[in-house]
Amino acid sequence: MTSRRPSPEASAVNVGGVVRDDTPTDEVDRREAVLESLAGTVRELIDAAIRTTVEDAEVHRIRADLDALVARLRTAQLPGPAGIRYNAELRSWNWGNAVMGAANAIAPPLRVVHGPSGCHADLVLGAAYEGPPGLVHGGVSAMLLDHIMGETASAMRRTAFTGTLTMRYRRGTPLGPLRLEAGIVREEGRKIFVAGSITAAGGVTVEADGVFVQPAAGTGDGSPQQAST
Ligand SMILES: CCCCCCCC(=O)SCCNC(=O)CCNC(=O)[C@H](O)C(C)(C)COP(=O)(O)OP(=O)(O)OC[C@H]1O[C@@H](n2cnc3c(N)ncnc32)[C@H](O)[C@@H]1OP(=O)(O)O
Repeated sequence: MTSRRPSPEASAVNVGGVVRDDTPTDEVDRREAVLESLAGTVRELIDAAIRTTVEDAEVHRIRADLDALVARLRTAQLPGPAGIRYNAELRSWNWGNAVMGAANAIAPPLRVVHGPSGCHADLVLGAAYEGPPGLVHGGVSAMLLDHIMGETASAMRRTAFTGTLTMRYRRGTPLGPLRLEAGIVREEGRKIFVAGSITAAGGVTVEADGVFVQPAAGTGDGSPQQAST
């Protein structure tokens, strides 16, 4: 997952919804690997549940087993969503994020790569992301582009919220391997204009334009609010 770097000036326990948590980095890394492993298996479970053709009685037995596992996980839970946390070493983590949370099995396994002219990510979407038959759901495409374009706008150093996101679905996006790309087009004051696209084997399937806005209260480099939203 993307590791964000809050400001060295950050000292408050909870700034802009980002929580200071002084778990040592090696412990965060260890726990993240454990939860990521669990999420991978749950992701497999989702795909298997969608595509299973086992008989009804077997489905009922599997469900009972799963109910027992859920009860075990519920014996120790956070009181609400995972949020964004960072420690004194400026390691940050947002394990519940909808697009790239390490502990979130619903999140596609997205790894954003930052380059000199923008960001890209390669990923494979399976049956859990289907909209039209064999094609990616349009809302999933928008979610993915929103995220990578937001990361591009933030450039890992500033807060930038999605203000307006315009999608052009040029053709169906097939399930399977995809590439996301995004780059900054221009900036005007607190507004950052970003272009993004999804490319499949046959070429570009979706293009997007976005206006990302640095909120008045969160403008400036290094704020602890810069973690992924
Ligand atoms: C690493 C991070 C990856 C994150 C990827 C995911 C990104 C997300 O999904 S963020 C979640 C979805 N977005 C939101 O929840 C945002 C909700 N909206 C807001 O918080 C505010 O409306 C916000 C921050 C967009 C703008 O608020 P504010 O700072 O008060 O703006 P305001 O002072 O009115 O306007 C500033 C400028 O932006 C423009 N602007 C304001 N809102 C919008 C908008 N929605 N669309 C386009 N432009 C806008 C204004 O016209 C103004 O332009 P100009 O300076 O030329 O007059």
